[in-house]
Amino acid sequence: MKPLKVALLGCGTVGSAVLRLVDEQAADLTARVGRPVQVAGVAVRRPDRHPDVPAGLLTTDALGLVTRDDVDLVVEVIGGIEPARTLIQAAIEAGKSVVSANKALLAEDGVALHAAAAKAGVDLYYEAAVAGAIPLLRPLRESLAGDQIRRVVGIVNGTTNYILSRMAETGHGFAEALAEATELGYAEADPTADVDGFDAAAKAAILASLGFHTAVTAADVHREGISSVTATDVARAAEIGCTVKLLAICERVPANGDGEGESVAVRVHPAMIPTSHPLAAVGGAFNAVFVEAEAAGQLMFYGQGAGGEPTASAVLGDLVAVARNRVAGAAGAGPTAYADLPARPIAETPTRYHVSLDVADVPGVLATVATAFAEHGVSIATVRQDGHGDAATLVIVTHSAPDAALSATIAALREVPAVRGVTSVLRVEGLS
Ligand SMILES: NC(=O)c1ccc[n+]([C@@H]2O[C@H](COP(=O)([O-])OP(=O)(O)OC[C@H]3O[C@@H](n4cnc5c(N)ncnc54)[C@H](O)[C@@H]3O)[C@@H](O)[C@H]2O)c1
Ligand SMILES: N[C@@H](CCO)C(=O)O
Ligand code: NA
Repeated sequence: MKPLKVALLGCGTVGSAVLRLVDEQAADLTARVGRPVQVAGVAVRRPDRHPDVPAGLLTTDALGLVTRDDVDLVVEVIGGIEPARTLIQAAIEAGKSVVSANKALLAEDGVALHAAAAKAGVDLYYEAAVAGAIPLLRPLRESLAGDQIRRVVGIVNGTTNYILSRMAETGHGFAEALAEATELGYAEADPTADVDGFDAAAKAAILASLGFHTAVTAADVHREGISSVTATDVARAAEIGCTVKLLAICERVPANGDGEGESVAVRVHPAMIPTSHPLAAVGGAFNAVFVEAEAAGQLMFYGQGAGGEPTASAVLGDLVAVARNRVAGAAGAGPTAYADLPARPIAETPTRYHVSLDVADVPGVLATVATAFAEHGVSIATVRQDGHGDAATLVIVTHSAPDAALSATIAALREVPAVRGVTSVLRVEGLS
C-alpha cells in the first residue's frame, strides 16, 4: 500500500509530540486510515537542535517541503501569522490537505484559507487550535451542524486560568501568581498573548465563526486580559460566593423589535461567576466550554487545553480525518459563513457588574450612589454596606445593562466626593 506522506512544519512542543505519536501508532493509523501514514519531512529552523529526529527528515526549506510532489498532507505547528500563512497557502494551492494548531492565523485569515481550500478541493482542519485536546471544533462543525447554537461560553486559556486559580488559593496578586506560573512553565517567557487575552480572543473568534456560520475575526472580539485583576477583586468575589475566571463568551443576539437585526456579540474578559457554576470548578490549566443549542440544550466540554501530547492528540485526530478523505478521494465540506451576521459592539452588549466602593459613612451617601446608577439607567440588584469607623464599604451588584451605561456609571461614581475609592469593578456572569 502506497503510504500517505506528511510534511511536518515545526518541531517544538506540539510538533515533537506529533512526530513521536505518528511513529508509535503507525500500525493503528494504517488500519484506521486504510493506508500507512508516514512523515516525509520535518521543517525546522535549526536542524542541530533536533538530535532525536532522523537527520534525513530534517530540512530548513519549509516551502520546498510543502510543495514536494510526494507530499499529500501538511501539519503546521509553527504558530504565528508568517511564515505559517504563506506555507499553508502554498500547500493548499499545491493540492495538499492541511492540519494546523494555529489559532492566531485561523482567527485572522480563516475565511481566505477556507476559500482557498474549497477552490483546491482539499481539507483544512484545526481542532488543536481551540481548547487543545478537547473535541470542540468538530462537534461544532459536524455534530451540531443541524442545530442552532445560541451561546458558547468557556475557559479557553490554561495559563490565565492557572494564574486566577492560584490568586484565589493564595490571596496573592496578579504579579506574584504570574511569576509562579512562569517558574512552573505554565506561562511562556513572553506571556502577553495569554494574560492580555489575545490567545482567548483568537479562540473565541474561531468558536463564534463555526458556531454562528459567520465570519468573525479576532478584531471583532472585545478583549480584556487579567493583568488588572487584583487580589481585592478575587477577595470580593469570594465574599459574594463567586470566583474570578477569564471567560470567552460568544452570543447570537436575536433581532429586536426596533428594527435591529440579528447580530453576534463576542467578548473575552475576566468575570465573577458563582462558585456553584460548573465553570467555577475548572481549576489550574484546564479548559472547559459550554455550548447552548436550541434543540440540544446545554453541552459541556472539559479537558486539557494545552501541552504537547494533549494537543498532538487533536492534531492526530485531524490527520486521520484528512487522510481518510484523501483515501476516499474527496474533501470534507468546509464551514459555512452564510449567516453573515454583524458583530455587536461591547458598548451595546448587556452585562452585569459587581462594584465595590469605599465611601464616607455620612447620611445620604447610599442615596447619592444609587442616584448615579439610576441616572445612567442601570438597575441595582443587590447592595451590601459594611461600616467601619467613619467609612463604609458598599458592594453593589447590578442587573443587566448596556456595557456603556455601566462604564459611564463608574466614571460618575469616581467624581462623587463621598466616594473615597472605587476598589473593585468586575463583570458578573451566570447569576440568575
Ligand atoms: N503548546 C501548546 O500547549 C499548544 C496548544 C494548542 C495549540 N498550540 C499551537 O500549536 C502551535 C505550535 O505551538 P508549540 O507550543 O509547539 O510552539 P513551539 O514554539 O514549541 O514550537 C514551534 C516550533 O516551530 C519552529 N519554527 C518557527 N519558525 C519556523 C519556520 N519558519 N520553519 C520551521 N520551523 C519553524 C520553532 O523553532 C519551534 O521549534 C502554535 O500555533 C500554538 O498556538 C500549542
Ligand atoms: N497558551 C495557551 C496554550 C493552548 O492554546 C494556553 O495557556 O491555554
Ligand atoms: Na480542541
